[in-house]
Amino acid sequence: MLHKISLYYFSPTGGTKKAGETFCQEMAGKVEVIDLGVPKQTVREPEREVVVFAAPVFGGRIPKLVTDKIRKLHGNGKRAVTLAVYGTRAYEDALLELNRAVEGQGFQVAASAALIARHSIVPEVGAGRPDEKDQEEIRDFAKSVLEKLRTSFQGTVKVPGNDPYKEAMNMPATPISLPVCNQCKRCVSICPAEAISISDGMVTTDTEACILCMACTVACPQGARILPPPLQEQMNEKLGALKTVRRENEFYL
Ligand SMILES: Cc1cc2nc3c(=O)[nH]c(=O)nc-3n(C[C@H](O)[C@H](O)[C@H](O)COP(=O)(O)O)c2cc1C
Repeated sequence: MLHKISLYYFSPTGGTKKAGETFCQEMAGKVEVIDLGVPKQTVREPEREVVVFAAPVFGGRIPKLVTDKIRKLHGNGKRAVTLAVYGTRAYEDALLELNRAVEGQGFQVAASAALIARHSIVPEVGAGRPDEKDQEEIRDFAKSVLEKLRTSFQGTVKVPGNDPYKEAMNMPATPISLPVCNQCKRCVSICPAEAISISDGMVTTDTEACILCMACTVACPQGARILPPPLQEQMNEKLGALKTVRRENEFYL
């Protein structure tokens, strides 16, 4: 086990965080945790020699917010592990994009994984994941990574994905607020894209800025933030067939 490890993560609805923490707790006694979803932050450089990057998959890619923040870091040859967390459909070019972003900053990627969590738009897909079995697999992966870090490996790990990447998702929609909203401003403060504002008793969501990450829908204490019902219906239909599918985690060492 390492003494301490750094974990950079973005996890609007908690699945990526859970997977990332499970991995890091098996790797090290202490974890330095940096939440890339905190608005208006200056992303600090990693304290430790081994750095874990965990990001959710949006439309087969990594959210731009994550790659933009990674581009502010300096790897200086530090070793990295990347985790792309997705909702059973597919991770497509996301892991390759994450690895390229991390390598581009001078980190050496020792290992990667594509892990399953609950789908944040249709939560019945991958419900309950990462579950006990997933966590066991993630812990076994961490043990193998520790073993690899003991050797002086060269080069970086190979992961699937296409170049050029799939075009970035473009859904011109945002969650909406129901009348039960009591304007507590929780959504305003947690929105990683700073897309939500309240004035004159009205909650406004900036369509250009919103990345549809669903953080506000999970954080709202009143359950007042939801996707517009026609869009939710459309997503339920598109992903409905995946409700009975158990996709497996994939590990690259
Ligand atoms: C806007 C958006 C796009 C998504 N695109 C995909 C996708 O392309 N493939 C997939 O399997 N899951 C997709 N998901 C599901 C997330 O990758 C999955 O729920 C992930 O665990 C979310 O991370 P979090 O729980 O840390 O927020 C998408 C979710 C959102 C909100």
